[in-house]
Amino acid sequence: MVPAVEVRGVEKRFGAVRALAGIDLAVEPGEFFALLGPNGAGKTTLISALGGLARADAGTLKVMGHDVIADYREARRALGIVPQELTFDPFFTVRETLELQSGYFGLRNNGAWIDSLLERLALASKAKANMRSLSGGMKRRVMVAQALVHRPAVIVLDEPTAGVDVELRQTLWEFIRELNVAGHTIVLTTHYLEEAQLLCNRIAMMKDGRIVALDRTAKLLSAFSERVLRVKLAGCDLPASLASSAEQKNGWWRIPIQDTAHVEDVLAKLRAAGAAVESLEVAEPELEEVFVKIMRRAPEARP
Ligand SMILES: Nc1ncnc2c1ncn2[C@@H]1O[C@H](COP(=O)(O)OP(=O)(O)OP(=O)(O)O)[C@@H](O)[C@H]1O
Repeated sequence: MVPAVEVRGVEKRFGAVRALAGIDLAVEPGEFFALLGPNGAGKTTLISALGGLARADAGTLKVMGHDVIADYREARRALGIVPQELTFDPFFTVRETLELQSGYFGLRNNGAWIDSLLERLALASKAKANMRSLSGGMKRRVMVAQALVHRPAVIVLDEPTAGVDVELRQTLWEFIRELNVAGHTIVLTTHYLEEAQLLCNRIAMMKDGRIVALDRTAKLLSAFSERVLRVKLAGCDLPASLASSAEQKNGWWRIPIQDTAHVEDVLAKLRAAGAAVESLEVAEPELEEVFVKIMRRAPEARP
């Protein structure tokens, strides 16, 4: 099967900074893929290279088998990018913006799909509003609609939910999920790690222009994060029988647990020691913990 996105040996320098220091990556058709990393890791540079907006110094990038330089038009047609920065022409209305974008792809009778995008992104009432009159969150919705006018096979979202309210965030993910189920490949960058954990089946983590982790979400979680029992005690110490595996954080004890029987065992030990439990909860593995661990252990590589 031809990968939806294929990146081989890609390097990019900005003066002394190696923004991309040799990236190899293949995203399969139909995946919901996350590209994560701290500020400056190189995510946006990689997306720009994929969209043909920045030229890589070395390596090749393909979208649905089309080289982004040699087959620029086909590659661009297969790709929809929601950029991180809000760029728009202030003199057009929302609908005109989407019609203009359709025109770039030679799509004339695209009205029904534009209507559907406006509806799904809660923009229908703003169709005739001027772009400059929209709030930041609304402008971002238009960016999403703009990236989808030509129904691209691969949809890349560069921090699409930055500055977006909770309701739209949910509306947006519902829509993107549907597109994914319908067969579109999704590549997402976000600093909201719980979104990536919930949505993405595979995750790449970048640091200093390199990929430092790449695996299925479930595998990363089980390898780097554990289920813990969080316990708050009412003015007493943790019994010595539990203290060896536990650690204290913000007034809570964190006790790693393997299964439900283990929870019962911990509770029995607390009861036997006469410890008064104020609050109790089981915390599932979290991507944030995985991310912090991977970033800490990954070597500094720049410049
Ligand atoms: N046009 C440019 N000129 C000079 N340096 C640049 C340019 N674009 C990016 N860089 C540098 O390349 C590195 C990677 O930046 P990039 O924007 O790709 O990171 P990112 O992972 O997208 O970060 P963020 O999470 O903040 O969006 C950074 O050190 C950045 O300062």
